[in-house]
Order: sequence, then C-alpha cells, then structure tokens
Amino acid sequence: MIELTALTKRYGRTTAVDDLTLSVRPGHVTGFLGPNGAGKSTTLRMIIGLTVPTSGTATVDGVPFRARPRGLRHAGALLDAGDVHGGRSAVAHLSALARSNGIPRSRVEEVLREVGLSAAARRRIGGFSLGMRQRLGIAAALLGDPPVLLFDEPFNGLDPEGVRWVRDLFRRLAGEGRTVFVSSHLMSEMEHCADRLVVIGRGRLIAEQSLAEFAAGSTRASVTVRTPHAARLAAVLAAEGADVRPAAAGALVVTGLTAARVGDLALAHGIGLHELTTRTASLEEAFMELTADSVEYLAGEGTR
Ligand SMILES: Nc1ncnc2c1ncn2[C@@H]1O[C@H](COP(=O)(O)OP(=O)(O)OP(=O)(O)O)[C@@H](O)[C@H]1O
Repeated sequence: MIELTALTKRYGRTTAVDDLTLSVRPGHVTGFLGPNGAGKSTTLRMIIGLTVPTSGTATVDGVPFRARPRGLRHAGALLDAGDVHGGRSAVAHLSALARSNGIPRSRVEEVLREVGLSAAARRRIGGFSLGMRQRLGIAAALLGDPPVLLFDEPFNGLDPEGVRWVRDLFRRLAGEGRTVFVSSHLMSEMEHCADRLVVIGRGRLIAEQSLAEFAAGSTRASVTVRTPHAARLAAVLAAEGADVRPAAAGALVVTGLTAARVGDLALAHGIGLHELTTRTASLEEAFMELTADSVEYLAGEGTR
C-alpha cells in the first residue's frame, strides 16, 4: 500500500506536486495518468525517497521508504531506464544491487530469465536497445521480490510483443497481491492493463477511481448522420435540443439525442438518410477532455 498525504513539491515558483492525498492499494494495477509535466515522475521519486517533499508525506506500507535499510525488498521501481552504468554487464549491475540490499545472488539469474534477458546477461548495457534497457529496469525492480512496485513510463521503447508482455506481467504481479503503480501519459497504454486510475494535472489530483467508473462516467455517445438535406435536418435536430456540428464530407455529428430519435425525426420530416451511426468516445478522448485544462504545452500555441 502506498499512501500520500498532502504531498507537495515546489521547485522555485513551480509547484510540481500540489497537495496530493491518495492511496494506492495492493492487488491492483493502478494507472498513474497525466499530461507531460503533470508531476508523475516527481511523485514517484518522492515515494521512493529520491526527491525530498517540500511538505506532506509519502509512505510505503506505513513507513517512509528511506527509513528502510534494504529498500529493494520493500519496493522496486523502474524510474529512468537510461540511468545505468553503460560499461557494466546486466549481471554485474543487478549483482551490485542485490549485494547492497541483502538479496541472494540467485535472484539475479531468476529475474534476468523472467524479463527475457538471459542471453544478453553478460553483454555491456551500453549496447542495449531502449527496449532491453526497459527490461533490465524491470528486472531491477523485481529483484527484491517486493510487495510494492512503481514503474515510470514502462512502455517507452517496447515493441508490441514487449508491450503485451509488460501488461501481462503487471496483471500477474497484482494478482499475487502486490501494489503495482504505473505512470503513463497515454490512456491507451493503461486501458488494457490497469483496473484503477489516478489522474493528475498540474500537480493536482483530478480523478481517483476504477477504470470501469471512469469509462461509465466520462464516455459520451454521439451520432453521426449523413443526408443530402443537412441544413434542414440540422434545424430539426437543434429544435429538439440537440447539439449539432458539421463534420467531414457533409456529415453532422449530433449529441444529446439517440440514433433512434434522430432517425424518427428525419422520417417525420421526410428527410432521407444515407448514414446513421452511434459512436462512443474512446477512453483516450475522455482522458484528454478531463485533462485539457492542465496540458502544459498545446500544439500550435503562439502561432495563431
Ligand atoms: N529537478 C527539477 N527542477 C525544477 N523543476 C522540475 C524538476 N523536476 C521536475 N520539475 C518540474 O516539475 C513539473 C512536473 O514534472 P514531472 O517530471 O514530475 O512531470 P511528469 O508528469 O512526470 O511529466 P512527463 O510525462 O513529461 O515526464 C514540470 O513542470 C517540471 O518542469
């Protein structure tokens, strides 16, 4: 269990993490979502004791992580896969971590096998691809067989097979009763593996709920309708209180009415339809809508 209480981090005038209070429970994969610069990495670094909070607390199973002498047995983290000594081999890197955390040497071969790096175990890390570095970072997180695991953007650099493997791994770890907290700025990466979500923007908590609650609460359906008499139909639908917007190739996108009602109204006014489709907003769209106010840099900003 990870518990954050009024956790805050300021860098000069920038508040990277702003009064964050939440808990991340065992037995779940919890997605930690937010746009670039939302404060995800800073939060994860405070949980693992690499960054000191300005105020507030972060505990792992009731204790601040830095108070644990053999930390890797309590929490494992993949924070920055590039942050390893390139001249070392994977075995040497993991062996050093095992030694300083009182972890048996036999775990090194075990985790290398688990992440599929056994064949590359004695090669220099400097020659590893980004995907291999991610796998090595995951091996390091798993080394101490900890009950709490943190992963910062673990899908970066992975091919589709790697993405599937990581998702399955996270679900298995949660199934074993561990706390699995995974940051990402893409909902699409999370919707197939997380069952709970924490969403932040500009350092503040925006949502903390199950994926099912998020999906139920924020996906709006719209109806796409196509007719040679778009202007007439638009007027009919607007009179019924619908929001009607023109879309590509002469179509109308209607919200506030069901497809059945749109069809019935068109028939009642003698307007022939060439298309009538219901479309549910994707979770990615819902997430973008939720965090729109906290996006740090908008594409095209300043060019208008
Ligand atoms: N060491 C630092 N010194 C100054 N500002 C920092 C430092 N670390 C982070 N920040 C700022 O704090 C804010 C949050 O950054 P953070 O890296 O935690 O966000 P993030 O959600 O992980 O973003 P990303 O998805 O881009 O990694 C940003 O505005 C960032 O510029």
